[in-house]
Amino acid sequence: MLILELAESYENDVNLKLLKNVIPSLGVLYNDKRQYSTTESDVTTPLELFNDEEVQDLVPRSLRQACMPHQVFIVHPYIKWGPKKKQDTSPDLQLEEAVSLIKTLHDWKIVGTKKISLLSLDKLSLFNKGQLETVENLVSKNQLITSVFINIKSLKINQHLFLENLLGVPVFDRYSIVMNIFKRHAVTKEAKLQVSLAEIPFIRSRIRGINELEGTNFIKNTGIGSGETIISKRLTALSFYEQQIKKSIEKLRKNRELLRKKRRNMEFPVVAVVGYTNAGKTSLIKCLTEEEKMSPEDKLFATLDVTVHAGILPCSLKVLYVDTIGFISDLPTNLLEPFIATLEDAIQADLIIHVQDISHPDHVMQKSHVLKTLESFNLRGGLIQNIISVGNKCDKVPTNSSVDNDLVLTSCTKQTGLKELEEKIEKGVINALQLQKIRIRADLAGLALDRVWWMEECGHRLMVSPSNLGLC
Ligand SMILES: Nc1nc2c(ncn2[C@@H]2O[C@H](COP(=O)(O)OP(=O)(O)OP(=O)(O)O)[C@@H](O)[C@H]2O)c(=O)[nH]1
Repeated sequence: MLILELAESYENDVNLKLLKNVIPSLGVLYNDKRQYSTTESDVTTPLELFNDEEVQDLVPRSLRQACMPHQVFIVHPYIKWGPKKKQDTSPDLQLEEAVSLIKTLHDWKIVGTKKISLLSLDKLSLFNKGQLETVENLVSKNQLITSVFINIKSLKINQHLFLENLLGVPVFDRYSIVMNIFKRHAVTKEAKLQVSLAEIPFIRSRIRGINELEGTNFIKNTGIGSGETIISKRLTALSFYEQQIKKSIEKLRKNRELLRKKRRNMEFPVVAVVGYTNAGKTSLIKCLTEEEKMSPEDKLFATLDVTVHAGILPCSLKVLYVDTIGFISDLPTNLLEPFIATLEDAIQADLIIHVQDISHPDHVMQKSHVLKTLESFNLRGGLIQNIISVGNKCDKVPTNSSVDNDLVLTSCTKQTGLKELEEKIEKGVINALQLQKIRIRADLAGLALDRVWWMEECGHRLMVSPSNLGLC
């Protein structure tokens, strides 16, 4: 394809009309602000909402408890030494992230926090005797506490039951907290179904685990999971619902594929915007598209659905920006799998922008987590190598701070760095799609149009863009 830029001294509308009349086959790209969105407006049922007693019975109490308002005490266990110690972050920063996760739940309150160093996360009681006593004392003495959040990926079932028995309040891990956030933020049919799908491995492991622990000190006479027949019935029912959900997601995915093909046929380059949660992806797209309707929020996982927004590059070429779900570290893979599938699908784009919050104290860890996850995707060649890295929220860092040279520094609140970024996106798109940009200074009604005809005859695919008199 070829981008032609004509001299900039002609009056836009006249030229546009002319071009539209003369070369209808070129397909005029209007500078409209239409939103091409895959968002579904109707809402359907996640697993919890299946109107069926059998399935209602499968959802464990702990998942329901996580969806209620709580006054929570946060405990952050971390490995102090050895190969399992986290290298690219610190316990303080991780505790800060745990606080942000809870703050995202608007009806939850944080009553207190505590960091506890461990040698491993595998112990049945998780903590040693002294640490357990400390936590137990803290919880029993503070009547405000209605639950405890242990900030690790996921608790094993026996650890979970042990801690709940000991502390006498519901205990949550990152899995249940993030699941709760996902449930609240899932707007579209697909996101809701994905949340349900993400819940299933947890429910399955619960059914199996409770069966194994039945009759032990952890579970006495619950009667909820005993007996091979009951267990296998529950597992079969769960698999049935899992299949139903997968089928529905597959249907929606096919629709999305159709939409994508449609977009491709319209020849709009697609730019996927990815990044750690809360880095400013939605804000940046809003700046690049001036789409008033978009509403960035200061909460984690504000965006669970893939949405597409049209923007115009400096050369007047229209591009579609894809807003994606944010990344976060330390989550069980089975929770993220359904979302990753959508993400992987969404970023089969022509170009990727990686938005980083450079004001965040854990910025280095966030960046490497996103890049590692992207590398694990099955993306087409060149896409990762050509990522545009954006250092957002630069208004929040001192001007003399050292930052990577390859970052385009932006501030969405102060609207800075956007022009430079758009130029970089334009270059990236032109490279990725092997476009050519040619500037012709000529009278539009005469020579220029002859050339356009000639180029089309030579087999070039051309598009016309009205806004700065460019043909592209
Ligand atoms: N100071 C400052 N705040 C910003 C900037 N960009 C975004 N924010 C704020 O950061 C918060 C998160 O912004 P979003 O655009 O929702 O971030 P996101 O990456 O889309 O978030 P998720 O959907 O949760 O992954 C909002 O409160 C924004 O107003 C910036 O350049 N400077």
